Amino acid sequence: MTSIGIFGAAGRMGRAIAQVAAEAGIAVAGGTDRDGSGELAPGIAIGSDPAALARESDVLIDFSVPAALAAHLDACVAAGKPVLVGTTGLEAGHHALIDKAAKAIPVLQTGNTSLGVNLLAALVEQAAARLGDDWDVEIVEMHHRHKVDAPSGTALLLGEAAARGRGIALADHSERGRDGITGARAKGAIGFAALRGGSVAGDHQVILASEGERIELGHRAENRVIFARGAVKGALWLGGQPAGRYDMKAVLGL
Ligand SMILES: NC(=O)C1=CN([C@@H]2O[C@H](COP(=O)(O)OP(=O)(O)OC[C@H]3O[C@@H](n4cnc5c(N)ncnc54)[C@H](OP(=O)(O)O)[C@@H]3O)[C@@H](O)[C@H]2O)C=CC1
Ligand SMILES: O=C(O)C1=N[C@H](C(=O)O)C[C@H](O)C1
Repeated sequence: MTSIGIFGAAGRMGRAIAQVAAEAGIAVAGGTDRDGSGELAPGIAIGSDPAALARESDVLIDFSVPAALAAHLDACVAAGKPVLVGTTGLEAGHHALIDKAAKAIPVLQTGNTSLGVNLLAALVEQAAARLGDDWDVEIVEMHHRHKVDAPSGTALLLGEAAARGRGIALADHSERGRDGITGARAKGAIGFAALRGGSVAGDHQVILASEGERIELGHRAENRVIFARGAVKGALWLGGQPAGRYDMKAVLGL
């Protein structure tokens, strides 16, 4: 039976993944955290050595922090084990590390593991492709008060989908963090706004606004179970793939 190892095991997502795996009868080999103390479940200790966890697991899931990504990828490459990266707040350097690791092992990276968000991304891509750049794209997200990165990984995933639909590079067209005298909106820009508060698991809205009409496409996560289920499904799928970089589309059949 495939066993899963969890980087960031003591966090909100780490614990949700362990619970979903346990309920589905999927083995959890163990987990790591910054400090490496406590238990993930009765008899499953949380350690601090990614290399040991990678050796002991069949497939790894990383929901931790960007600063730990390099060590997690190194551990998986050294052990020859696939890894699903759900951590957000990744920058260009992190994506380069993922591309490099994906030459040796299967790596699935995604800002959101849920079916609903990945279907939403497909709809956004289609809408952006059909509407043209006189329809302004704005992406609004809200998350719980503990979230440390913005825009969310999901907002960026949706922005990438809109950019793909338009045939442009998101990096050249994104407008983030508007404040003060910003000047008028650039034609063709993809805008982002982030709200933080309370216990919101994850709300995303993509607004396509034209002269006189607006289309709003959105998704609301009611809890973290949807992310945990998607992560476990993605990890099990990844175990059967050759080295390469993947996202959730193939896992979910989208
Ligand atoms: N792709 C997706 O579908 C989703 C992605 N996420 C993303 O997953 C990440 C985690 O989210 P969440 O669980 O809510 O956050 P938490 O802060 O609850 O958990 C992160 C965990 O990572 C641990 N950690 C910190 N440094 C290391 C390290 N060097 N090695 C191993 N573990 C470490 C933290 O430990 P400590 O507390 O001691 O610092 C903490 O337990 C975020 O980036 C979030 O945006 C979240 C939900 C869905
Ligand atoms: O930090 C979170 O909680 C979430 N992070 C992911 C993101 O940045 O999009 C996914 C989900 O929205 C919850």
